[in-house]
Amino acid sequence: MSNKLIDLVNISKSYDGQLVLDELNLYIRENEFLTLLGPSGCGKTTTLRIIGGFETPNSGKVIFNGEDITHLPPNKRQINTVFQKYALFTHMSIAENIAFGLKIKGKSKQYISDKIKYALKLVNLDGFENRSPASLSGGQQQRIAIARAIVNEPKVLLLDEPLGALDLKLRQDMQYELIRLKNELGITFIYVTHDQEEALTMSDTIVVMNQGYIQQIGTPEDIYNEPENAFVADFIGDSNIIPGLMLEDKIVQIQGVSFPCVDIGFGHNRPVDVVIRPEDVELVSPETGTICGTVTHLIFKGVHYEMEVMAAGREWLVHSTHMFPVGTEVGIHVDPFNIQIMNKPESEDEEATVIEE
Ligand SMILES: Nc1ncnc2c1ncn2[C@@H]1O[C@H](COP(=O)(O)OP(=O)(O)OP(=O)(O)O)[C@@H](O)[C@H]1O
Repeated sequence: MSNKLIDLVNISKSYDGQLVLDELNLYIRENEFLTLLGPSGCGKTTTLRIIGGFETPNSGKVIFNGEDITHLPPNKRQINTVFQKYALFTHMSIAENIAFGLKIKGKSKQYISDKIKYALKLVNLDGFENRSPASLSGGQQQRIAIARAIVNEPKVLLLDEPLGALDLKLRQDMQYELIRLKNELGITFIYVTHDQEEALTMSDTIVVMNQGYIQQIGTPEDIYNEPENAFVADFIGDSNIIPGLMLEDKIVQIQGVSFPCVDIGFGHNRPVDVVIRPEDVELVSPETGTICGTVTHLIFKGVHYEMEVMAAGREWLVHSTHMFPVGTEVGIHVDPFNIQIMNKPESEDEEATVIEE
């Protein structure tokens, strides 16, 4: 496991008396692709700006390679930022755009021209030196913005929704480009997005945030397969989130029906949230299912069918490669390993009641 490169220690930030980050603790390792993921306004950009030096926290420290850089200005940090708006200088050529920062630093002509060549090759735009920004597509402009950042040889690249303005296909292509770039450069990427698919595709580590708090830190697999709370489960992919009651270890009651599960240690007769991914709901014959229901909606999604099944008094979201027409009587089966049990927030406890079978 690589070394810690950046350590955010007890970072709090408020604007106009409004707390935006509350005692946030997070470390980022060398060569990691770490993504801050969360809904609009949750504090992702503020966290990134604090790392980049564009904001100062009200309390807490930013440690870089063991050194306190909390009050160091952005240009003194070995950290560069790529924003969603590429902010290229329109009156300059691509080469001049990339050279801009290096000229200010007083680098030699030869050094600058070598760097421009290297950076353009890295972003797959060899030969674009004399083009103007206006003649480039959105994706190409974004690559130039990245080239401009990497010629400074930063140890860390901060990317704030850099693909937000691109269309879906281009965004997906650029996601792979960014992974390749990160691997070739061998540097740390800290990426901000509210797009969960983007986060799952690219990251080594995902930090899920909500309202200034970290909800969960983990690999994409951890976050998707073992969400720690209903917020994470709901935010990452589609989920059936159902109030349940832990009857005993390995038995949870959902909608009045007992389902075997693998979770233990929740306490008996304890209200819980049960999370089941739509692809983990198996549709079987009514006789063999744990509960029976009727298909009420069907949509073809390309790789799978999305269905809704009314069973035991609620709609179940189901993804399946098999098609069951609306009106089909089906049974629902869920493998015990695919039933995630979560503690309910305290305030919701009183809502749960035992449903007699
Ligand atoms: N300079 C500022 N002055 C006042 N309030 C601010 C400032 N910057 C951010 N905020 C507020 O802080 C909160 C967090 O903002 P932030 O930009 O970090 O969220 P975000 O998660 O990046 O959201 P988005 O995805 O919409 O960019 C928001 O409520 C925002 O309005």
